[in-house]
Amino acid sequence: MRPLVKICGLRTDADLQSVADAGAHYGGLVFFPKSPRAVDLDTAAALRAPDALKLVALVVDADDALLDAIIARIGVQMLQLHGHETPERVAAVRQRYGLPIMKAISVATRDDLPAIATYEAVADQILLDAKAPKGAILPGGNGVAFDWTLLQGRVWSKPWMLAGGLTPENVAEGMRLTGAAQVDVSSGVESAPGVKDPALIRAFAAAAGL
Ligand SMILES: O=C(O)c1ccccc1NCC(=O)[C@H](O)[C@H](O)COP(=O)(O)O
Repeated sequence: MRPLVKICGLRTDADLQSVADAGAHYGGLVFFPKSPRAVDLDTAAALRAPDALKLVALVVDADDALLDAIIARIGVQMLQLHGHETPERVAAVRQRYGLPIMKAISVATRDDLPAIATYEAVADQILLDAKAPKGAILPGGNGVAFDWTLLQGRVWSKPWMLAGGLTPENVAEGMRLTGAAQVDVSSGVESAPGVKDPALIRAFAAAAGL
């Protein structure tokens, strides 16, 4: 089956077009002001996504006011919750907006894996990302990978996406080792923090099997 690719941290119409041209399925918009990839509501609302691209709004412990504004102003097809949202909060957000929810789970060691089943019970998708390095400002988008062998042999009850430190060079190996059918990347397709590189996006999508 054709893999699904998500390119996260898009800020311009040109970014969106490059991602769609590369055949990626999802484009992520980061609503986290401290990120070099952050978009504000006005910028995001003015973006024009190609029809084929599904927009994912990425938020970190967002309150209802921010989520209400995103839903009201931007045509997003999925919400990515990338903070410390509890299972109850995930369920409440899903119920309130009626959109698919992807819950990010940070992984460093085997001890982080039980959270997967907990969130599979309430979310539509799981995104497995590397735990942020100590002192990092961002909870994701740090270009750090985790030990992919931790996921080997796992039986999944929901669709899931592999993320964290993926690049055009290592994405095929990550998919092979984990069996991931969906992959997500941000810094691995940038020429500078927050600046997406169309050639790297194409290379990543091709290496992922698109
Ligand atoms: O990308 C960010 O700046 C970001 C900020 C705050 C929370 C999450 C963020 N990114 C989450 C993503 O979905 C990234 O694509 C994922 O963490 C992988 O990033 P990278 O390791 O840079 O490929």
